[in-house]
Amino acid sequence: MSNSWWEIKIDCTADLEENIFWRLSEFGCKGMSTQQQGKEILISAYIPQTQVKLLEISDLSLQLEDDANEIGSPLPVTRCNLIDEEDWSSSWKQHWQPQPIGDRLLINPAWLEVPKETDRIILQLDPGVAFGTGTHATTQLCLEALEMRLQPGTASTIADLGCGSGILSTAAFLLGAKQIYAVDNDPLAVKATGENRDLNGIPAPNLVVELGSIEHLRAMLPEPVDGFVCNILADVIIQLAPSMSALVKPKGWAILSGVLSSQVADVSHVLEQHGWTVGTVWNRLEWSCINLKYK
Ligand SMILES: C[S@@+](CC[C@H](N)C(=O)[O-])C[C@H]1O[C@@H](n2cnc3c(N)ncnc32)[C@H](O)[C@@H]1O
Repeated sequence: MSNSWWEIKIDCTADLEENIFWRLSEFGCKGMSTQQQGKEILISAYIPQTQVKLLEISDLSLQLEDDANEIGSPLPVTRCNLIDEEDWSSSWKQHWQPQPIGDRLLINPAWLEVPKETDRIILQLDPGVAFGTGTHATTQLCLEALEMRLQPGTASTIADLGCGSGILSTAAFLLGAKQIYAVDNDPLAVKATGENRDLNGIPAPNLVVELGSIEHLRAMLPEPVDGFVCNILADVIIQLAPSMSALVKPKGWAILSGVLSSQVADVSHVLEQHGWTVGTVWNRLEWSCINLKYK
């Protein structure tokens, strides 16, 4: 079968979500998503067949069990099967509907008709295999925080670290930002962001997206930006924290998510040591979004 993907499905308790997301992204998975199933959650993730062997997925599953054992959580159950790329695209697309977020945005799957009866700003999205459909709590929190920051007429400059599908960068432009710089260390995310920029008619010079992480992002900026958004996991945010202040102007702002509510104190502490002040913390499910100002 050409273009086959391993579909990895993990039934687990919500307290394991962050660790499992981290393990899966380290493993090289794309298109990770979470569905609530009663008290438990189902995490789905995809990785090209050519990239890993079944034995490696078994090792991953044992690793996830060890992690759960360590914190006394019920053991996650991992299943996997091979699917064709087209089957995957068509199956999940059926379940994804237009979604209003905050007061001003409507995320519309690119393959559906554009809704006419709405006064919301329509963001057309085809995430491909990149993270960021707008269904995850962390993406929603970042979108709502961007809406708060980008009042009409502010014409801000923005950086997006870990842009995934480009949903936050695209939203930032549609909400009034004039210039966005985005990076991701996954080439598929860079491709998806460029495609979603074009899909929404955003001129390429206004949303520049490149492969890389924070150092590359800093090198891309002609001058520090007004604010940046970063929806990656807490461990990565802590690791990148020392370099974050160089991205923004004095009194610049940051929106950080991908952080579990239980990790807010640790993440905030590290950022405060690097000159940031925590303004507000917004919570949804077990996730948080930290809004910060630089001195
Ligand atoms: C949780 S997704 C967020 C996607 C999108 N911004 C959103 O909010 O829905 C995190 C993204 O960060 C990227 N990423 C993870 N670590 C990174 C790093 N150190 N530098 C750049 N990108 C990174 C991943 O490839 C992934 O696309």
